[in-house]
Amino acid sequence: MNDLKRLLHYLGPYRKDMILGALLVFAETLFELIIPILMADIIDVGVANHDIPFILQKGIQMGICAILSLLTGLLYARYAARASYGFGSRIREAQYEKLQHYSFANLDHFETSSLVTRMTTDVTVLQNAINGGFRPMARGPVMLILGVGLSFWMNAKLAIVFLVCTPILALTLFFIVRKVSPMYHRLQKAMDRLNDVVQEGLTAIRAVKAFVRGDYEEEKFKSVNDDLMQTSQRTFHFAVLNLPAFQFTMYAAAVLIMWFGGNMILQSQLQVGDLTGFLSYVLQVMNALMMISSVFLLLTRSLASAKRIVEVLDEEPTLSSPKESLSQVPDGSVRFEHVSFRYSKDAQEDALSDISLTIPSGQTVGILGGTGSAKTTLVQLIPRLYDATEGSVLVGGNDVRKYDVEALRDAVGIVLQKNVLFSGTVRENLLWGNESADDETLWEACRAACADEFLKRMPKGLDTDLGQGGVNVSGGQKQRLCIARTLLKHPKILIFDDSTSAVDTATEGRIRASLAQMKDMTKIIIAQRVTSVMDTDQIIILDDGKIHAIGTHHDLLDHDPIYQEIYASQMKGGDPHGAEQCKTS
Ligand SMILES: Nc1ncnc2c1ncn2[C@@H]1O[C@H](COP(=O)(O)OP(=O)(O)OP(=O)(O)O)[C@@H](O)[C@H]1O
Repeated sequence: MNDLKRLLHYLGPYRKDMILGALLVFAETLFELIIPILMADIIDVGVANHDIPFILQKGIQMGICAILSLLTGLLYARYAARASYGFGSRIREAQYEKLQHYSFANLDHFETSSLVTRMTTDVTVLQNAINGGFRPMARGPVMLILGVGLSFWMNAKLAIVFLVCTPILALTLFFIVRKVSPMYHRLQKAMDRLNDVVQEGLTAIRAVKAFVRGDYEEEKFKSVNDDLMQTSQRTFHFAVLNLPAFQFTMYAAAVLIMWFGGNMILQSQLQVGDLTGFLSYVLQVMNALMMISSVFLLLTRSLASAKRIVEVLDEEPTLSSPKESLSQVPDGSVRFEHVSFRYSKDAQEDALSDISLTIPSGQTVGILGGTGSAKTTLVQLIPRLYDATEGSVLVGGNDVRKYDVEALRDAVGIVLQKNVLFSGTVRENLLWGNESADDETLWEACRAACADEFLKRMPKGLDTDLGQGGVNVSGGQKQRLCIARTLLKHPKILIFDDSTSAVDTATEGRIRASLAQMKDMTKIIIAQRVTSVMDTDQIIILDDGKIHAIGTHHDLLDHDPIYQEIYASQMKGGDPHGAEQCKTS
């Protein structure tokens, strides 16, 4: 409940709409409640005395009440729509803004698909609860109190008969809410799983086709889809019990009232019109109760969604800038002092243990190591994509935790292993690196990254539209565009995480030659090929999260048997990428 209360503050700007909406619903309810009184008058006075003008007069009054009730209802719908959709939009904005401040460690806590569901389906559930629930919530209690009051005013004995029936309803509602509440949690989780499978299946659809795994993926989809269907069916099977329970009670109450009321008419204690009017109130009160119970069900579902939304909003950022942060990185030097790192508290072992190394500003360093030896993990600590669990990482002589995070990341350009381009033109993608770059600067960066030749062959050049995620460019072209984008940042430290794996060796050589011109930049190059790093100032060999050796190509070739083995195997043409050979133990 607290989660929902917290989210209601996003309704703040729509307070006026909600108040106006509530007043309109109140007015609508009053107009509806006047109708049975007029109806009773028509039967008891107009029909009994054959008084046509009286019947007409009351009929017109009934018509006016009905029209006013319709108009207030329509006007209410406008305010409710504005408040509920505005509320949903503000929550989505808050979630999206929060996500922008998530560190990699925060992102590791949630599946991407779960975040998507939390930002879409869960918000829609809350939005619908406001849109669909506000009217019955405002109308139900008014109708209930006035309806019961007026029915007592009409005939107290009959009102007691009617009230005796209501505990059945309360019990049914209690049973349904208790049963359904945990089911809604399961339902949202089943929705997460479905989104997960759909997202993964669509992202990897080319691989699925290439491996002819369509049947397997279909089976996987069918299983989560069936699970969602069954969970939904079970949940709504209970939720809809609400309606028959109400109908049963309503008819039972109507029969009892007709029986008692009929007897009272026979004993001249009641008039036919009063009985008809009374029955209208019974229907209205029942309706009010039905509305209140539907609000309870909406609320139960909303609580599950509110909890999931608040989890996203309350996720404690694992990285933040200190209050008095450094806004300038003085130089591109990097030092690791006894650094250990573990991805999560639950992880079995450290990904990096006791790493100490020094990279002077302007040096070029190569990192070699087998798959999973923690090369990527190591470099991710430099721009604080993660924070070291133990020890310190220093950039420009200062602990990275002392910098303003944005200033630090501005000084570090990292070309990720998994390249990401966005839909849009080449120019739009490149400008990510430097928003104010002119065409000449863009082409210069493309030249350094060897991306100029293929771009010039494209009829639209920099204005070439990249399909979703750059599907219409090759892997190597994509890598070169990502390099150009990072070079445009003019970072003090440039990190290549296996960023030239998809380009041919001649092109890679040309990229290395242009990087060599950028003397003031510290360059850290993770590679699988010895040739990619042999002319660097020092090579770090990682093994299983530890430093196995550090030295120049010649030092290592002279003294390190593992490096000698990697070199020999790659130079002989064994495995040109040498990934497995780099595994040193
Ligand atoms: N987000 C993560 N959460 C938990 N463990 C992770 C995460 N990313 C990597 N790891 C684990 O940390 C270890 C080091 O991974 P890392 O990606 O740094 O290796 P790598 O040397 O860069 O591998 P490769 O050459 O295959 O890219 C691996 O055991 C990996 O499973």
